[in-house]
Amino acid sequence: MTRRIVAQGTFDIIHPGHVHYLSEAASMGDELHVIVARRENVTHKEPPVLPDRQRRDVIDALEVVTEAHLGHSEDIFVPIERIDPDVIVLGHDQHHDADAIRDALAGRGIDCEVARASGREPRYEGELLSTGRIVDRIIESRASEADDVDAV
Ligand SMILES: Cc1cc2nc3c(=O)[nH]c(=O)nc-3n(C[C@H](O)[C@H](O)[C@H](O)COP(=O)(O)O)c2cc1C
Ligand SMILES: Nc1ncnc2c1ncn2[C@@H]1O[C@H](COP(=O)(O)OP(=O)(O)OP(=O)(O)O)[C@@H](O)[C@H]1O
Repeated sequence: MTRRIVAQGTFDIIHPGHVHYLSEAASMGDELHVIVARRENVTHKEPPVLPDRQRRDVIDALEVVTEAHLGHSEDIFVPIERIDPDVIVLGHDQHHDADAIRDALAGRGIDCEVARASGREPRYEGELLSTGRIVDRIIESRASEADDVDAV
């Protein structure tokens, strides 16, 4: 029997934390399906810069990923019902409550485990494992370059 795993997230600017999460999720089964959040549903932080389709296409191209799916715009359990996974792997810092997801799955008659992935810490000075921090770094470095030009 094929064991299907589901991972999910925004995946705006890819970094080694994403690679760690997706590799760990893939190692838990035979197929890894990734649900890429739609921009309109990313409400708890700055929305992604890149279009939905581009974020999905990049995740879909990764070797550990069987298929990347754009999420549903209103009901996060619609793709789950279609994929019919054995395990949903939450990211180490994802705000979703595992027990609330288990209850919602049970309420819909979906038989699926919910697990939590481990986090990946930086391995050398300056390694950035957060899309938000990469964006901040770009803004800071562009601003200091602009200051340098103004000072000439
Ligand atoms: C089980 C599960 C299913 C999800 N399905 C969808 C979905 O169908 N559509 C969507 O836009 N986002 C979906 N999401 C992603 C959440 O919207 C997402 O966690 C959040 O908006 C993106 O933030 P994050 O990258 O910090 O997790 C799902 C998340 C979970 C845990
Ligand atoms: N350092 C990390 N170690 C392990 N998993 C990570 C790491 N960073 C992100 N992930 C996981 O990757 C998935 C997608 O993450 P997301 O697209 O929200 O990126 P992010 O870098 O965490 O964003 P931000 O820092 O801007 O909130 C989530 O499940 C998240 O838990």
